[in-house]
Amino acid sequence: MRRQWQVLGHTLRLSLRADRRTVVAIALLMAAEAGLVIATALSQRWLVDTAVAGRLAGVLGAVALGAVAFAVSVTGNRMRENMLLYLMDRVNIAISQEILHLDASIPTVAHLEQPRYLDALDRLHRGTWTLAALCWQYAGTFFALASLAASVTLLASVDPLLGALTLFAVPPLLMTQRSNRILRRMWDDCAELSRREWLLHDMCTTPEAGKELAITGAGDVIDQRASALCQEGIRRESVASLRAALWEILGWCFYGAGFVGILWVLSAKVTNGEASLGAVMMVLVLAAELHRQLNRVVGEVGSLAAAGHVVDHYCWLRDYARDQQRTGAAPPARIERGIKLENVSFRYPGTEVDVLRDVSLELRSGTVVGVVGVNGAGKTTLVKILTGMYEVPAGTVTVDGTPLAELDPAAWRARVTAVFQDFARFQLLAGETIGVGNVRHLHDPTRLSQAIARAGAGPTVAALPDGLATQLGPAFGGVEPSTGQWQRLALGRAMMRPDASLTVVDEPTATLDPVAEHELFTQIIEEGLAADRRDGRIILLVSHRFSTMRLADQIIVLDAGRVVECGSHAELVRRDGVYAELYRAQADGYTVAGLSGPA
Ligand SMILES: Nc1ncnc2c1ncn2[C@@H]1O[C@H](COP(=O)(O)OP(=O)(O)OP(=O)(O)O)[C@@H](O)[C@H]1O
Repeated sequence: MRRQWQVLGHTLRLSLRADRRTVVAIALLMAAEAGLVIATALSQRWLVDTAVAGRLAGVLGAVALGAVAFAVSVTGNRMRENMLLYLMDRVNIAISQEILHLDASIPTVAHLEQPRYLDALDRLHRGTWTLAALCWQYAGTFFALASLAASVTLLASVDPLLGALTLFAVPPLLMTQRSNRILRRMWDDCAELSRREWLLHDMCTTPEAGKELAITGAGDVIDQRASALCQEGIRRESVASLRAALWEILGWCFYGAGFVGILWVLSAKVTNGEASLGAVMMVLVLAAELHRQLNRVVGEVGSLAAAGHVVDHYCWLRDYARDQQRTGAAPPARIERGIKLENVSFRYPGTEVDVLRDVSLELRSGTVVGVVGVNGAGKTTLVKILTGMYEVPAGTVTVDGTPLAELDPAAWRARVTAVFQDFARFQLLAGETIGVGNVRHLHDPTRLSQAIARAGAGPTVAALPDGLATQLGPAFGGVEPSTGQWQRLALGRAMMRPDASLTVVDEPTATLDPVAEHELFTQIIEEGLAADRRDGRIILLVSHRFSTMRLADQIIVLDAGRVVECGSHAELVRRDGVYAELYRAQADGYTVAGLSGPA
């Protein structure tokens, strides 16, 4: 509950920051609306009693009060809703930004593979409006309860038994809360289902998958899977909705009994001549309005409980992000000795198998290190660990003797640059697609042209209709580069940090022929290497092509998550082990294909 108050305070501050005057206006309108029922009931009692007594001034006063109540009811509601929409829109944006910021502040990427995290994020993204409305739900609940309490007091003023009969309004409140709990549990249970369904739908709508699905005709299979998930979601929702509705109906049956009781007591008082005509009028108005007031209270309390659920997810994400925060020592500006892995074992979150086992190796400063191995050997996983995307549960990774876990994660990532085989296709202007590799120099033309030159992306940029100012991505009316051109742009992005301590090039060149790849890697290494060696920089190349590996000072051979060999190309060929075997197999392949081979 304390956390709910904290979040309430936070959303109120956001609302006040967004527009203080609108906040005050909405609060005043809410208060006025809450008094409507009472004003209407009192004006009718006053009108009838003064009319029966023949007091003109009283009649006029009652008519004026009724007119004001009517005017507020006609205009107030619409004005309040419009102002609320405007305000919540702004608060909603602020909360969405906060959530994105929290998400981005988590240093590793392990959370993106945890269903608990993804479900919470999904529920939060859908619930930002609820958070934006939180303080108004509290205000609405307060005013609805105040209005209800005033009605009960007025009824009790006519006869205490009438006030007591309003206790029958309590069961619907409790039972509606129960039904809301049933619905919320169902939404939580269905969160993963709907996430999986959306993923499948997304799969069918991306251009990459679209091509394959069109050829294979597998769209129907995926569609059936998505439909099955959808059906299951609908089934669970129907069952839960039915149970929830039954509880609510039971609650309102109690209310009905109370209402009948009020009419019974009233008719007895009229028969005995104990109630004035005005009092009868007032009780009838209040008794009829009680239903609406109660509905309002039930609705507000229900929304508040639902909001509490979103608040729980919000607090969970906030705490999780905070727990993951690590500050630490600044990484060395220049790596003197190197990066060392000692007995590192690693498995992905939620899996049972180690994909790196007892790995020990050293990336010496000022060297080019190659990593080879068959598919699934663990090359990319090694890269992810070195770039700080995952922490290792067993073994240590040290940078010049300081554990990577003790370095400030953001500062370490700022010293690293990487291009991956599954590079991102940022649909921005071409210059921005490259420039985001180093946001501090996003629009720096010198940096951009150097990065483009290092990545060999000059011809790609030149082929774009507006060069660096070309919008990429047909979804935004822009140009769709070929896969190879996207790769060049991604490489350019990685080259925006020429002074990085660690440069990782993880097979980004699948669409290049071996000669082009060799030229590119030679260019990356030789153009930058003089400075790289002097400044202790490390270049890590992951490739299946041995022509590329020959450029490395040291080659690490991974097999099923273990380092099986390590040495220079010449040493490994002489050793005649796994590397030599893979090398010969590729050389034979080239010979068979009539190419010059990796040597
Ligand atoms: N996010 C992940 N969650 C669970 N398992 C993963 C994940 N990423 C990779 N793996 C598993 O880890 C193992 C090593 O994968 P990795 O991508 O490191 O291999 P690789 O040597 O880079 O392969 P390739 O040459 O095909 O790119 C594989 O068995 C793979 O299935």
